Amino acid sequence: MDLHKEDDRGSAKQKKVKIVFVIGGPGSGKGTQCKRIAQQFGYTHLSVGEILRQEISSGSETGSMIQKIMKEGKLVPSDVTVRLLQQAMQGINSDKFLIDGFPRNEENVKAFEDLTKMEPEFVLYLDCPQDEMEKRLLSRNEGREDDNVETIRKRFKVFMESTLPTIEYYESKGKIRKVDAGKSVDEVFESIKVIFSQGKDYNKVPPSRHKCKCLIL
Ligand SMILES: Nc1ncnc2c1ncn2[C@@H]1O[C@H](COP(=O)(O)OP(=O)(O)O)[C@@H](O)[C@H]1O
Ligand SMILES: Nc1ccn([C@@H]2O[C@H](COP(=O)(O)OP(=O)(O)O)[C@@H](O)[C@H]2O)c(=O)n1
Ligand SMILES: [Mg+2]
Repeated sequence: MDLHKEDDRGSAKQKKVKIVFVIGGPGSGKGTQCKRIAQQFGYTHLSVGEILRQEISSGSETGSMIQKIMKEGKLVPSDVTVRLLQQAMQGINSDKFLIDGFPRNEENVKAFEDLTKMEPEFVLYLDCPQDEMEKRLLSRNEGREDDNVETIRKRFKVFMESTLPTIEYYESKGKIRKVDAGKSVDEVFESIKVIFSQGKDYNKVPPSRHKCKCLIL
């Protein structure tokens, strides 16, 4: 994928596309905060969950496979997810992408790195207590098939088992920017604004203080 764009004069000099991943448990407020970040900081917001739900709506065979997996609270195979994400990015003329709900496991990370040869500038981690996330999901009212107690609990398990290791991986690279997402929408956004305003050195977790026991990429 060539996501490197020419500069304004159309010369061969390449302009780098900036990517920020936004991760956090189900109901931590990723979609809510991404809308605000996109508006205030000029990012293009892409929700990977939305991209997958659009594929379901298209009625394709891939869509029905995705639907079954989502209903179970499991993760869609990374080759499918990253291909759809890549297509969405290529269809938009932007040099700043906010990618919501990605990566969710080691396979997502590897597929993205292999296919795009790109790395995120940083990874915003919305850290929220589970009981608060459950409460939010049960009153989300978006008609989602996966917002029921049974599937929500499975999604929490997937988050703990598969997504947390990716957070450790990015911590080891000094790329995690963590915020307390258990507060009000406005309070969370205040913390996020500081991160996006101050650039990559804010709230950096020194890599040496964290062991990365899990990811061999
Ligand atoms: N800080 C917050 N406090 C209370 N409710 C919130 C907060 N952030 C989001 N919500 C609500 O919780 C639900 C889940 O938020 P959403 O942004 O969809 O989370 P995610 O994309 O991480 O699953 C939505 O109904 C949203 O309006
Ligand atoms: N990288 C991703 C993102 C979402 N998904 C699937 O899509 C579902 C919904 O993702 P989402 O990001 O819209 O969910 P929320 O965390 O926003 O509630 C997940 O539970 C997975 O089944 C995936 O498999 N891989
Ligand atoms: Mg969401």
